Amino acid sequence: MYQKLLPKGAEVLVEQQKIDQATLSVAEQINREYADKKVAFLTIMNGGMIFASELSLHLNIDMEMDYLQLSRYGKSTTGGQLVWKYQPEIHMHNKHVILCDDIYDQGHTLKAAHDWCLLKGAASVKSVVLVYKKHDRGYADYEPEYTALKIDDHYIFGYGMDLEERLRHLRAIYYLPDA
Ligand SMILES: O=P(O)(O)OC[C@H]1O[C@H](OP(=O)(O)OP(=O)(O)O)[C@H](O)[C@@H]1O
Ligand SMILES: Nc1nc2[nH]cnc2c(=O)[nH]1
Repeated sequence: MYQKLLPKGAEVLVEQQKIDQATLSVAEQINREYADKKVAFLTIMNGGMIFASELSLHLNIDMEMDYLQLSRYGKSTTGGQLVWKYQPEIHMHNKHVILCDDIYDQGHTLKAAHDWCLLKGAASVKSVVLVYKKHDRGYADYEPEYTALKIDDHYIFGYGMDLEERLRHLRAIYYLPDA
């Protein structure tokens, strides 16, 4: 379907059906664990937008939705300085925050968001990611509590994730095997 958009050599890493199943499974865990809690569901933009939308449609919990924006990759495939682009004004006192992002790579983005929510008075902060990337490049001192999919160390795009800021809207997760 996306042949004219995809860069040469791009292949599907995770099909849409597998993403949907994994999203449903993680939603069921969250529904069980947050059944009696007041939740602030915060999407980390831009990458988290598609996964957060799909996941939230399966959530049957008492929650407000907002977003924050943090970036450390820009158009690059390697992470750099973390930049806050938007901090929400939502009140977090006595709320249980769920941070939702597309990918946990080295974990610096989620760790910064987690620490900031605690500083703002959240009762608890946990995070959910679509993809957890396995590698030996080193991780921040932080791990997401809920992970839908684990992948090997490829730079991936589609389903919210960019390739040079493009191709976020693809329905599957792609990669470039020769990159
Ligand atoms: O675990 P880390 O190594 O910190 O990387 C993960 C972060 O990288 C991407 O964001 P990016 O900085 O590319 O901004 P974007 O969401 O606007 O694409 C992604 O959406 C995660 O938020
Ligand atoms: N698009 C995209 N952003 C990332 N940020 C950290 N890892 C990745 C990745 O594999 N793809």
